[in-house]
This record gives sequence, C-alpha cells and structure tokens, in this order.
Amino acid sequence: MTAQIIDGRALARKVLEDVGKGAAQLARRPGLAVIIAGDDPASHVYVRNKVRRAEELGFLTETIQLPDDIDEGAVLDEVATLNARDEIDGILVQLPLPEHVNTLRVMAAVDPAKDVDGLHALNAGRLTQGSGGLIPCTPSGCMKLIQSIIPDLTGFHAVVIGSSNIVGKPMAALLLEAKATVTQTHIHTRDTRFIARGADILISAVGRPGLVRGDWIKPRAIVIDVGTTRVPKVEGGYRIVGDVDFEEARDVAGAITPVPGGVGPMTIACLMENTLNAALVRQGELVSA
Ligand SMILES: Nc1nc2c(c(=O)[nH]1)N[C@@H](CN(C=O)c1ccc(C(=O)N[C@@H](CCC(=O)O)C(=O)O)cc1)CN2
Ligand SMILES: [Mg+2]
Repeated sequence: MTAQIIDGRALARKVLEDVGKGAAQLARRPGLAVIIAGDDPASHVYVRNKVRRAEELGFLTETIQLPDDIDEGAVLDEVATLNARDEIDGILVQLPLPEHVNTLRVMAAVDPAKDVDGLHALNAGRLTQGSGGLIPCTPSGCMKLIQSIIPDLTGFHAVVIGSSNIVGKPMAALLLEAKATVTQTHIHTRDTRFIARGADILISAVGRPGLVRGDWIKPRAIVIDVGTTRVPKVEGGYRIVGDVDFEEARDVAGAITPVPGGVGPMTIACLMENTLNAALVRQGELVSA
C-alpha cells in the first residue's frame, strides 16, 4: 500500500485561520515575547518563523536576543521583566539554551499563565492530571495531525519513541488523556523495533535520521515523524530530514507525516494558538487555557 501523506502545512493554515478569528474578538491584541540566547542558526530560523507568523496574525511581538555567554541570572532577569509587563501574554524561551544555563530553572521562572511553550512544571503537572493548562506546541500539533486521521483514539496502541520534556513526555500524556494505550521508549529501551511494530500510532521524536525503518512499522499504522535534523548537502546548504525512512515507511504505513511539511508547521501554529489562549485567559475571556 502507499500511505496517505498527512499535510501539516494545510492543517496549520486551518489552525492559524481559527486563531486569527479568535484574536479578532479580543479588546487588546495578543503579545508574544521570544528570548533567544546564542547564535545557533537553526534556532534563529525557527524564531524568525514564529515572529513572522505572529505578526501576520496582528500580534504584538518582541524578540530579545542575548549573547551565548550570558549568565543565567541575566536570563532570569529578562524573564522577570516580561512576566511583569501587562501587554505580553506569551513568553517563549527558544531551546536549546547555552550549556551553562539551566533550562529547568529558566522554565520555572516563566509566569505559568504566560508559558506558551507549556514547559513550566505547573503546566506539565496539569497536563498529566488532565486539568487544562498550556500544552507544549509540538505534541499539541501531533495530536491534531493524528486526530485528523483517527478522531477517537480510544484503545489504540500508541508508541512514543523518545522521552524529552519538550516532546516525548507531554506527547505520551496527551495520548493517555485521549484514552490511547501508551508505550514510551527511551535511550535505554531494548528492542525498540519490536515495540514499535506493535503500534497503531507511532511517534518518533529522537532526532536520528533513518532510525525508523519500514520493518519497524505495523501495516496501516499512522506514523508521526517529529525529527528535524539538518543534514549538509554536497552542493552547499542543508536539507531537513526526519527520524523515519520515508520511502520505506510509505509502503507500509496507512498515513505518514512528511519532513519538512508535517509536524514543523503545526508546532508554530500551536504556539499561536497557545498565545491566543493565554491572552484570552489574561483578558478574562476564558477561565483556563
Ligand atoms: N522553546 C522552544 N524551543 C524549541 C521548540 C519549541 O517548541 N519551543 N521546538 C524545536 C524547534 N522548533 C521550534 O522552536 C521548530 C522546529 C521546526 C519547525 C519547522 O517548521 N520545521 C519545518 C522545516 C523548517 C526548515 O526548513 O528549517 C518543517 O518541518 O516543515 C518549527 C519549529 C526546538 N526548540
Ligand atoms: Mg543547559
């Protein structure tokens, strides 16, 4: 069989259209502030894309560019300043931060009501309890992609390859909340291939090109590829590749996300959705995100 290709760009356009309509109802436009430290070229591309999308929606945006050798205290000061500013509804700290900066301490400093990445422990805890809060953008986008194919996940077996705080763990929590049966693997898991082969829904979020081969996939499974690794091209520049061997997978899977054009655009669309939701809550239009 040849798998259905799940078009992340098209679904992202729909999400953004709804966000635009929601934002138009607000008395004050949503404000998004982005902190970026250092000069990782990929991070700069992602931040530019986020800011551009936000501006297209008419949001207020602000980018705070910090040097690579910034000390943690100074990052925390920037966060505190943004927490205190009323016109800023969403604060995003682009990851990865420089090695010497403790990511969890920075995440903990963000006002949970403005935590549009959903990485503060309060939002992470609310997610595991199914009690609302702001949800990390990539897993949120993956859920929309999956549910565009299977709206009701009750009883389906989902396998999440990867256990990061930003994707793997919140992904598993969302799938569990949607009543799927969830298996999560990590770096020490033995025979991931065998586990993956049992998945009706297979999500790979590792960042290792070509990890998931055709024989890792159950026939007709939904495959969501979160990997976005930049691989240099011989002629110069780079291309983006996922974790899944796309050519092999498309012969086995029922539906699959491409890289690029799958999960990536949904990450940015869900960030805009979170920023709108944070603004709605902060402006008293919504009780909870
Ligand atoms: N604070 C955060 N940091 C990081 C996150 C995040 O959600 N919050 N996720 C990733 C990077 N990321 C967003 O920041 C991101 C990665 C990729 C894409 C994307 O649209 N990819 C395109 C290809 C883009 C290209 O050509 O370079 C695609 O897959 O189609 C969006 C966002 C780590 N850091
Ligand atoms: Mg660090």
